[in-house]
Amino acid sequence: MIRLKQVMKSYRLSREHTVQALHEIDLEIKTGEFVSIVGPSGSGKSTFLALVGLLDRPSEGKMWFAGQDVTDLSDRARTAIRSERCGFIFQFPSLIPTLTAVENVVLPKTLSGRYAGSADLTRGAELLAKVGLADKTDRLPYQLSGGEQRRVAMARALMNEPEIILADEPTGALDDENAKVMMDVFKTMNQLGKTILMVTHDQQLTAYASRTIQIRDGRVV
Ligand SMILES: Nc1ncnc2c1ncn2[C@@H]1O[C@H](COP(=O)(O)OP(=O)(O)OP(=O)(O)O)[C@@H](O)[C@H]1O
Repeated sequence: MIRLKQVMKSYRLSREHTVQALHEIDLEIKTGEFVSIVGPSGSGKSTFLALVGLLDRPSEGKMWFAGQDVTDLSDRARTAIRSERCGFIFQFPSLIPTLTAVENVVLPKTLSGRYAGSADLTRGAELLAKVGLADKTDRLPYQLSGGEQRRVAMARALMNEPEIILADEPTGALDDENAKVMMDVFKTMNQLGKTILMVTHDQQLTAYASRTIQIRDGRVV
């Protein structure tokens, strides 16, 4: 599904200062794998996720997504892959405050230029049921708890039926019950063949994964 060859990522802060966030990453993630990514703060986990999800580009090296060399793709082509094939879940849910839960969930459809019709809204409601929010589809974000907002964001990430789900600290600062709902959905999605990449600080959550990648000082160890 994903292949990285000698990938490096540096951020230029000024003329003299560069941060080398990732060094010489050689890695393959196969379709259907559930990979957890662990490592100390600042080790490069989010940077790695951003590269794999085509949110950012490597400074050096080569990358393939589903067999396609994406190293030098245009921004437009990268955006198309991202919106059609990747689902993102971040620690901060970034819901639109003026849209209901279900309207937030169908947002990826609207953003890809299509009108969100009744079939989309039905699917959105089904996804909300999957994350335990069947009775809250018409609530606005402020009427939902933090954990519920995160579950809405999770349903939204599944709307376009992504092949790969990229999650950055998806359960960070959540209570056990909300965390379990999210992890069980990940497990089900993985059983349906989706590839999952999850950055976590929580060692317990790595038990859900079929493989754990450790990153330290920008290197896979
Ligand atoms: N946009 C950026 N500009 C400059 N430096 C950055 C940028 N993003 C990340 N960095 C730096 O790159 C390094 C890796 O950061 P990254 O966010 O990938 O770490 P992380 O392992 O996800 O950390 P955390 O667990 O704290 O979220 C850090 O030194 C960070 O300061």
